[in-house]
Amino acid sequence: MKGKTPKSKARGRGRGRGRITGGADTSSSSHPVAMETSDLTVQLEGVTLLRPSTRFQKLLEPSCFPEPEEQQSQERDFILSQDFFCTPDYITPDAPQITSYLEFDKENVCPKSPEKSTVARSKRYKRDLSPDAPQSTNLASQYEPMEITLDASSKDGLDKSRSPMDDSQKKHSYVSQSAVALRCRVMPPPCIKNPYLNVASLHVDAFCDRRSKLSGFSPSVGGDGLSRYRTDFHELEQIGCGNFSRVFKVLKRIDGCLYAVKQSIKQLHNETERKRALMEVQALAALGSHENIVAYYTSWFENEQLFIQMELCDHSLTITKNQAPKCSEVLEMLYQIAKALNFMHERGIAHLDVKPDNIYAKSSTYKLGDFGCATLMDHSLGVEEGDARYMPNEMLKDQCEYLDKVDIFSLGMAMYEILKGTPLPESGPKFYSLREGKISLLPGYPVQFQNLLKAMMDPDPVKRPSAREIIENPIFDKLCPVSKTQSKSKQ
Ligand SMILES: Nc1ncnc2c1ncn2[C@@H]1O[C@H](COP(=O)(O)OP(=O)(O)OP(=O)(O)O)[C@@H](O)[C@H]1O
Ligand SMILES: [Mg+2]
Repeated sequence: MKGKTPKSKARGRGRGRGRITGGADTSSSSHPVAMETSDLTVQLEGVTLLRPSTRFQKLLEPSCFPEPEEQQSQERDFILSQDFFCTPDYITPDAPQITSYLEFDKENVCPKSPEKSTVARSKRYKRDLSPDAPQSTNLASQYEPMEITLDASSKDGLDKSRSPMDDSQKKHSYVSQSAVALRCRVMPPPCIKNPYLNVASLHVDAFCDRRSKLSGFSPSVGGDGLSRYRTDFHELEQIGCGNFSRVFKVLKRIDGCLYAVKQSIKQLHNETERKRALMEVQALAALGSHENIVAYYTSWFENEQLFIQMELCDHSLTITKNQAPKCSEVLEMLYQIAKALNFMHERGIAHLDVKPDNIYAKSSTYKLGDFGCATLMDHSLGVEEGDARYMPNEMLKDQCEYLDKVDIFSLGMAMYEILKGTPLPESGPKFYSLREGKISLLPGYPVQFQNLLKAMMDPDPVKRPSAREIIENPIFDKLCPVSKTQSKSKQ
């Protein structure tokens, strides 16, 4: 067992034991793979990024990478600078723009809330593209603040802070433009209502951060300066907590949509820890979009923690009650997660932490998440195994040749656990017998299905089916004909 304990995983995420090679993608873009080096240089303006590519990206864009000799010299110059991730100007419009659309109170330098009518006007401008048409440079006019239920006192507070000044006051305003810009940066903007979404169920006091700012509390300023998290998102509630991260349901102020933001619990003090943590987002970004993989949007470092903005799902499949689900449901889970694994394995990436906690349900779709242990199947990035309860023997013995088959074993174990409705053993004779292929019968479930699970949990990795073989198993023709037809048309 080599001291590996179930749950408290031996994996690093900051204390990686795997050999980490290649560069880190330091982009906060949601599609860093598609970004050329030259584009990065332009976007980053003055920020030195000596090696913008990753090993995961190499899978997709081999031409972007230097040849081995050149690579060697570049690896010495590898920079993963905190400065790169902390870009305090990311929301700061040019000073002239700010002054053009804000009005200031002598006491409180706060942006004036945009008027509803202005929004309508700006929409009309969009349609009128003639050269004579008036061009709006008014940033505020593009956004409509979310209509929210404010109590009387808070409304007063806001109105007061935004009371218009008369002309003479404006003329004699002593607030410098730089002070204005600074205040605007630390003041989170209001949440914008997204007209394409039905937000009736979203009872959010979108101005609460602004009010607390006015009353002297400054939630958008963290220990290390401005908080991108607080500025861009309105935190609604904590929805999950793992060994390494906390996950929050958030409302993104600018688009009015809900997301999940995962924050590392531990501060990542050194570059090795940050590089290790980044591998999760690099894998997600390199994989791109798949309906059964949780969608990744962007990531950044803040206060030495990694923040990852992702698609929000309903819940994970964590075993919480002694209740076995229907066979058809489990088949659906197995089929959909096998599709995610097939997609990853075909791109040379193994997950290595497949378990119910890391499978999320969103309506009737199941999505694989938590790519903190993901690695390249050719072993070039090192191996950090996930939760030992779901690991096959060869992984626990550090004799793992086929990393894709580790995922197959873990998926088999996860499905077995869900079917049983009771948590898997963490140690003891049962723990070992499961790894020797001694799996107890599951009464009431089709023999064909039980045989498939048994094959997935075979002690010999070579005998385990591949993800593709699983999704092609005829059992899914019989039990989930609709799902199978839908996914075939998308493949
Ligand atoms: N996109 C999401 N939508 C909804 N819930 C999520 C999402 N991402 C994570 N969660 C919840 O947060 C929990 C912890 O997230 P995650 O597994 O990514 O953290 P972790 O620290 O890497 O966990 P682990 O202990 O498995 O290493 C998940 O089990 C799940 O319940
Ligand atoms: Mg997890």
